[in-house]
Amino acid sequence: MPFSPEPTHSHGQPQRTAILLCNLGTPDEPTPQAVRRYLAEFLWDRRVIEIPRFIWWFILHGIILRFRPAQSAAKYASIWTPEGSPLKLWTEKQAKLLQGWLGQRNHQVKVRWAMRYGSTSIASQLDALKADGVTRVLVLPLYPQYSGTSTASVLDAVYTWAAQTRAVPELRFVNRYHDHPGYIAALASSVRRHWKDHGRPDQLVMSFHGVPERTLHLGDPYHCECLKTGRLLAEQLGLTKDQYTLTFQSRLGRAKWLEPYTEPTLIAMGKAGVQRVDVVCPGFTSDCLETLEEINMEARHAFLNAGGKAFHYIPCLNDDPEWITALCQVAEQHLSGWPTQTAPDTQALEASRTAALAKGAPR
Ligand SMILES: C=CC1=C(C)c2cc3[nH]c(cc4nc(cc5[nH]c(cc1n2)c(C)c5CCC(=O)O)C(CCC(=O)O)=C4C)c(C)c3C=C
Ligand SMILES: [Fe+2]
Ligand SMILES: [Fe+2]
Repeated sequence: MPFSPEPTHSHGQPQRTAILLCNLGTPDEPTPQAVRRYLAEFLWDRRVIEIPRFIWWFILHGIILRFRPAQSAAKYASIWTPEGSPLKLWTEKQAKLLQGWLGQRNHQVKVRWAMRYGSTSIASQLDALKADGVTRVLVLPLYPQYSGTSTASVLDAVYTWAAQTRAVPELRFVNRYHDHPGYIAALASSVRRHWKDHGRPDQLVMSFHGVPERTLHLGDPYHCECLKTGRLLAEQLGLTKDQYTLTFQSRLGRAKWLEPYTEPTLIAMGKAGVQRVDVVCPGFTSDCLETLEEINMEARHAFLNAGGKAFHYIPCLNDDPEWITALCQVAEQHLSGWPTQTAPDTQALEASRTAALAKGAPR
């Protein structure tokens, strides 16, 4: 007879799979206090700011967190909705829609969402999934292009949670889908829809979030993946090279970031007599501060002030059905081939662990 100290542990159960959609995060409220809390966590991430910690601590706490929260809070207030931050609302909606679509396709998969910074945290969602008996998790960052600053930071949060967890579920990660045909087709349809109603621009500007240029030289594939997304989108739309421009936005600090920069490019276009630009932000799957405020307000103003006549912002994919279909395909491709052997009974294991801890067992 094999030794079995706790018979319930040896009974297997079917695997229970979950998808965790991960996005960047956003403040809880558009107030300086809430933005300060959010930025303090975000900008302390070594994946985001690579400056040595002791120097960065003084810059962050001595300068940035004194002034930026109030400025950023005012910007957040300008895009806030009665239900909260757009980024959170779209992410939540995407999770709900993906759950529905996977359900229709007969997948017994739970879909949850989490934020890398702020709430709801990745660790708390993974804890909740485990408590629900989930044994396998597909982590799907809502960033189509891989960047060390964004995607890898989500992976860090998952690994950090796993490093503190005894019975770790099976984990799979989606690192990128920048060239997924469904994602490109959804982007192209959104642009075509806009053009059907409003006609075509002189220039289509594809604006991606920037990162420091040194990350490109250090082997981060982000720049190449943005360029590939841009090229594929242009091909789908039948654009020639002189009909579109790919730019990078949201530079922070004085270091060189990926170029060309969005706003200076738009100003140069306005000055050069370009009458109408349409701006699309393919790297953002949800509308957020960076698209609604920085592009649709600040960049619009800059272009029109420089002599441009018309500025059209094409919204992010948000809850677009074609995008949700693409997300569903990306998820299915990564879920396929996951062996179906029985899983441990996580709920029994969890109950056993809780009981042992209550009896004073060391962690
Ligand atoms: C799409 C991918 C993103 C990458 C890559 C990225 C890199 C990156 N970002 C900062 C600094 C800031 N980003 C901010 C907002 C923000 N960034 C992304 C996405 C990426 N960032 C999103 C979706 C958002 C919007 C969040 C929202 O709540 O709507 C901000 C905060 C806003 C502000 O105070 O201006 C900062 C700061 C760096 C430094 C970086 C790479 C090094
Ligand atoms: Fe950012
Ligand atoms: Fe910004």
